[in-house]
Amino acid sequence: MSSATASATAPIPVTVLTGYLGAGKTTLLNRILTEDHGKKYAVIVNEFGEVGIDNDLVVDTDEEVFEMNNGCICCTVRGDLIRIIEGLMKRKGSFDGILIETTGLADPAPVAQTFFMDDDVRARTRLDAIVTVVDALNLASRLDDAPEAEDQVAFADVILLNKVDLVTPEQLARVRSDIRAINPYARVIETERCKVELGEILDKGAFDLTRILSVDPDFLVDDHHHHNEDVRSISLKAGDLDPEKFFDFVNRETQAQGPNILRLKGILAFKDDPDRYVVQGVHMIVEGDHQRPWRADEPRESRLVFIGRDLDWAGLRTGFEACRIAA
Ligand SMILES: Nc1nc2c(ncn2[C@@H]2O[C@H](COP(=O)(O)OP(=O)(O)OP(=O)(O)O)[C@@H](O)[C@H]2O)c(=O)[nH]1
Repeated sequence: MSSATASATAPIPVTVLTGYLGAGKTTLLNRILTEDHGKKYAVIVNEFGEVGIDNDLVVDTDEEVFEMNNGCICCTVRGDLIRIIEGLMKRKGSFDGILIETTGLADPAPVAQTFFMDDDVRARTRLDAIVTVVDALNLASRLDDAPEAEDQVAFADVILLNKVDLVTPEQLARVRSDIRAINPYARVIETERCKVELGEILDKGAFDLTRILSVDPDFLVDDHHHHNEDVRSISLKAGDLDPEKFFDFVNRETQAQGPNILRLKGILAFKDDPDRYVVQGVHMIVEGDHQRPWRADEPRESRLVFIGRDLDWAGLRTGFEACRIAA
């Protein structure tokens, strides 16, 4: 077989990026998309919540980004995932790999299963690695209350132990031992803002079916997972907002409800501000920054999503509405 034929028939490597809400998956994806590695990736992003925001947080890129917002990648949209991959396979040669960013609430096992269960997909792709991003500050609490967080660690081939800047050396040692207790095999790399040599995580051939079968003997049988139904989201929309009122609102809510706010993210139009403003939070830690000017062809629309447990949903809605600029 000539090498040209070999490359035309070689299976395309697929990397699954997973990790709990707010751990740093998009930060890692943006790093992969902006670094000068000379490769071209097709990107599939799945998110939780009706208002699509993640796609807007992925850097502008030449790569093609497919968004899947109609449900969770690990259950309802698996058919969509297969269709997207089959579509990509028809254009083989135009990219070097596929990156899939799952929602923070996804169980990575059914996503990985897709690459073994569907004959067409199995023949043309190769699951290269499941890369799990872990939030060093919050993992311990999530292991107590979120089974998905544990699954994500258990199935990982590579773990980015991220946000090391937010913890003490003692906390870091504790998280490392929590991870080791669940998954002694994965390579663990400590990072701040997911800064990692991409060669450490991409095209490693790290996925090991034998190990996965030891974690989940039914891996190749069917999917029988459930979601944590307590976690819900609210998607809020408005036109221009008053920035002062908005920051008061977010500070107030994160102080009052922070432990239950697993994630907040939004793209906002502030009165008299030509730039889009991005706000992001995980529990009590909130960050915000201008992103880029609003384009003439896009409506100035504010979108904000809260994901959490037992939140005062009505209070969030009224608080947000009160930040609107009267028309
Ligand atoms: N202090 C600190 N903040 C970080 C680090 N990595 C990411 N962040 C911040 O954490 C927040 C969440 O990061 P994302 O990359 O959006 O997380 P994600 O896993 O994609 O979030 P979801 O898609 O909502 O599950 C953002 O505000 C990031 O700027 C880090 O190493 N240290």
